[in-house]
Amino acid sequence: MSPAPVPPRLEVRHLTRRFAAQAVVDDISFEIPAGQVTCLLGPSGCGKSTTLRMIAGVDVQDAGEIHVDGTLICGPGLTVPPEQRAIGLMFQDFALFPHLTVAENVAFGLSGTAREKNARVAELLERVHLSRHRGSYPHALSGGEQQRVALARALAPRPRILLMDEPFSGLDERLRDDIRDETLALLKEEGTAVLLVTHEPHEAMRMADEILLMRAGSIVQRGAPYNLYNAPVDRRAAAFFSDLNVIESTVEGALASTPFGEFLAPGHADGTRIDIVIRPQHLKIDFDRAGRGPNPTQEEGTPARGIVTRARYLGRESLVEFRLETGQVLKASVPNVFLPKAGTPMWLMIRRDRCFVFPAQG
Ligand SMILES: Nc1ncnc2c1ncn2[C@@H]1O[C@H](COP(=O)(O)OP(=O)(O)OP(=O)(O)O)[C@@H](O)[C@H]1O
Repeated sequence: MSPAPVPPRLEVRHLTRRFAAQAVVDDISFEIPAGQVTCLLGPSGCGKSTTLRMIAGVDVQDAGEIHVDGTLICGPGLTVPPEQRAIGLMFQDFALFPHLTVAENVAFGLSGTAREKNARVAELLERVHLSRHRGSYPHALSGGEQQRVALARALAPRPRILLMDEPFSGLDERLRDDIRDETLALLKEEGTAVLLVTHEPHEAMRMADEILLMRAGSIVQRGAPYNLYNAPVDRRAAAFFSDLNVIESTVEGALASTPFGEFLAPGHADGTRIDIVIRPQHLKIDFDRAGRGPNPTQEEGTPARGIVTRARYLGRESLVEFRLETGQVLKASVPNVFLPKAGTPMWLMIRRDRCFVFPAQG
C-alpha cells in the first residue's frame, strides 16, 4: 500500500474578508508545502496584509478555512487562538524587546529546560553570525543586525509556518540583497513553510519558490518567478515586473500589422484591438548604414528605423529611448554603457519570442 500523501503545511481555502461589504480578500485559495517560500506580491491595498493577519489569527475571515498540516485551525465554528497555531511572525518593524539582550530576545518564545533553550539560542545566533553580540542590547546593533535577531527569534521555537510582512523594507537598500540571501539560506535549512508579503517584484523574484500575484483581493496569477516573468497573464501582470513597450494594433485575418512586420494573433477575432507588449531588454539595436538597416529575420522580423530621443546610463545598463517614424516612443535597455546622442538614427528589432499579445486594455 502506498503511504498516505503528506498534507500541505499551510492550506488556505476560499478565504474571504469584507470591510463595509467590500471584499478586500475575495475567495483566495493556495497551499504551501514545508520548506517552500511563497511570496504574496501585489500593489499597496490589494489585501496582502489582511490575508496574513487572518492566517496569524489576529483577524477573522468572513468565509473560508485555514488548515495546518491537514488540521483545520480556522473555519466555520472554529478559531484556534493565535498563540496555539505554531505560526511565527516577522514584521517590518522588528519590535525587538529593548530591555532584553540579544540572547534573551531570541529565547523569549522558547519552552524547555534552560539547557535546551541555551543550546537553541546559541545555534541560531551562530547561524546568523551574531554570537559575539549575545549580551548586547538591540539599540547597540545596526538595522541589519537587528533584523537578523528578529529572524532568529521568530525561528527559535521552530514554527511550522513563518509569516513575514515586508520584513526587509526598513533596511538600507545596499544591505537588502545580502540579508535576503542569508535569510533564505536559513529558512531553507529550517524547512519552515514561509509566506512572505511584499510589494517589490525584485524581492519576490529573489526569495520565492512560488509567487502569488494579487490584485484587488484576488490571486490573478501563481507560479515560479520564471513563469510570472516570462508568461504573464495580462498586461498589468507584465508591467508589475519591469517597464514595458506597448505596440497597439488591430487584428485582420488573424494577423496584426506593426512597424516590425506582421504578428500572428491567433484566437483574436478580426477587428480586435490588441497590445503587443515587450520588455525594454528584448529590443535589439543596430546602426544605420546610410538609411539602411539589417535584413529582416524570422526571429526578429522587420527592423524599424528610429531616432534616439534620450539615453541614460543606469549603472548595470543604459536606457535608450527612440521615436519611430510612426511617432511611437520605445525604450531599449542595453547592457553596460551605450549613450548615443539624441537625434542619431538607428534600427530597432524586437525578439518575437519575447513579445506578449494581449487584448487592448480599457
Ligand atoms: N480594519 C480595517 N477596516 C477597514 N478597512 C480595512 C481594514 N484593514 C484593511 N482595510 C482595507 O483593506 C484593503 C487591503 O488592505 P491590506 O493592508 O490588506 O493591503 P496590503 O496589500 O497589505 O497593502 P500594503 O502593502 O499597503 O500594506 C485596503 O483598502 C485597506 O484600507
